[in-house]
Amino acid sequence: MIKLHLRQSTRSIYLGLACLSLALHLLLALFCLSVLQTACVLPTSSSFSSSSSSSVPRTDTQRHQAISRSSSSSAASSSSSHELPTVPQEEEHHKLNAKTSHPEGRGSLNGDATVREKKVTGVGKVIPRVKGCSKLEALFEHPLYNLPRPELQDDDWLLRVKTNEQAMNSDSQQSASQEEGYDKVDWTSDVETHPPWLRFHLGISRWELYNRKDPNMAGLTHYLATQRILSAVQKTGGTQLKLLMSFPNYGQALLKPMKQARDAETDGNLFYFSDFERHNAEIAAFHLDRLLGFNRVPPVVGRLINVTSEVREITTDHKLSRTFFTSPAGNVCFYGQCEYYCSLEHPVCGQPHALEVSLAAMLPDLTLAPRRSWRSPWRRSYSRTKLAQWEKDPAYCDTVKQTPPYNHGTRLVDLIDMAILDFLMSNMDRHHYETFEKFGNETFLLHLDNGRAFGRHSRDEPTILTPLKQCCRIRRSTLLRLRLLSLPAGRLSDVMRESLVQDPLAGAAPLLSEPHLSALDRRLAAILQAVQTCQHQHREIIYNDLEGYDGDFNQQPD
Ligand SMILES: Nc1ncnc2c1ncn2[C@@H]1O[C@H](COP(=O)(O)OP(=O)(O)OP(=O)(O)O)[C@@H](O)[C@H]1O
Ligand SMILES: [Mn+2]
Repeated sequence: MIKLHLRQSTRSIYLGLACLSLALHLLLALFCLSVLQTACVLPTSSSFSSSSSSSVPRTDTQRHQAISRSSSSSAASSSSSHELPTVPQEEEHHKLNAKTSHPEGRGSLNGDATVREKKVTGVGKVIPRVKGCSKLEALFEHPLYNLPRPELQDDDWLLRVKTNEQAMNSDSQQSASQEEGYDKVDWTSDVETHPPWLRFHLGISRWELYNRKDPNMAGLTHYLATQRILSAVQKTGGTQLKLLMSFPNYGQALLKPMKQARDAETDGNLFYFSDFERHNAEIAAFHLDRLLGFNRVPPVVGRLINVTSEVREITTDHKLSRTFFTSPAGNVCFYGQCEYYCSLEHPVCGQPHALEVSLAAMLPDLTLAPRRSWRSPWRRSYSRTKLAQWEKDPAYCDTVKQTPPYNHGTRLVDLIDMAILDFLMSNMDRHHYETFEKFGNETFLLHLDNGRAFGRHSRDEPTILTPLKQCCRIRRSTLLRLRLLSLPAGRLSDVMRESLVQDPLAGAAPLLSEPHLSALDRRLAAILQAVQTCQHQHREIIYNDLEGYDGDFNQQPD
């Protein structure tokens, strides 16, 4: 009897313990879920509202000839601006190629980042995503990445489409010449008939090369990654081998081949001007520049090409085709003609035909949109022995600040933005930069040619930050974005890793190795430290480009 009673009470103790353990597990699970969900929420502003309208060029077009520089106010048909709808990002992804509008979506602060499970990549692939949050999406939803753009006037667009009348006139002058192999041009005034490269050109404005939220961006990267290659010739200018690739609908891309394994570090005994160009550096630079909110690097994608069928067999460039050979290992190689590394000793080789390359969207032709090249005031000496003036004179910036165009407008802080980008990716090769002539001095700087970036991860190159250190000036929006990227929820290495996964070549191997990614965080901390040092020494270091914006960040201390 006593035994039975004992057994019963033991059973109820066990039952109680089981219930307790179940309840504890449930609690734990709930706690984990809430932590996971909040892990990628960035500090945001609830008061921020980014409702805005932007004007877009309407397009009445007949291929390239129909595009003109947008300087006149004559084209009535293209001057209409319209309120743009707020397109939820989910929808945006599915509406690729739907319209060349620039939806300035109202930034949902942390919203649906946790529910999306699939993501359309640059090549249109749908990759499964672990249910949870995306730091990248949360970052891009932050108000600092959704600042209302100033309304753009006619003259703020680089190109515009000719009016029907103008197009008719030039059409009657030109013969209907259809070059061999190219598609027949059947673009109409309907933007949906425009190829992605044309939409990209028509979207270039005074303040940025592209709008991150333009649905055409995904279409453009997909286009570069998949279009049939019609021709490949060497591109002149610059010192290293690069090819100009053409597509059947008149789009073009600048190709840089893979020269180094991803994890190879530049030999410390090489000067910066002797370093190889890296295809993955061009790709990574595009992603980094976009993450900094600059949008000043032409879109770049990685692609695996067949050197035999997509270069050797189709090229009309005899100088190039003469340099093809089969290596002792049985791979198809070539070296082209250029100043540096175009020799049998430095071949570019397929495996045996497959070669990784970067393809950058070409900017509009110089005849349509001339550019001006500017020598950087902080240009290196490009000599083994000489120092540049800025290396000898700590007060060098005082002179620069008084010299046009750096004495007016945003040019100096633009240059400092560029130095920040270059320091992060350790690019010492920024001897010149370019701007679109049409916009005069009131415009953004193009960040072209990033091939020598990401050469070394184990060292930082402090001299790249000299413009910031000597001038002690920084754009407010840049500083605030850098701070955001230094927080765990928006950590630069994490968002960069996530961004680079979208590239088609990421399937082969990560485009930047982990040591390169962590170098980004280390260098970001060094930039913020440099700003702090400036703040101890100077009074006016912030260039407030956020004046008049209504956002929580306006209450943040500088
Ligand atoms: N996406 C682009 N669209 C149009 N032109 C471009 C583009 N990228 C670069 N260029 C032009 O081609 C020129 C050479 O390109 P790039 O600077 O990348 O070559 P490089 O061999 O690395 O040059 P360098 O030896 O001077 O470093 C640039 O100065 C620029 O004017
Ligand atoms: Mn270069």
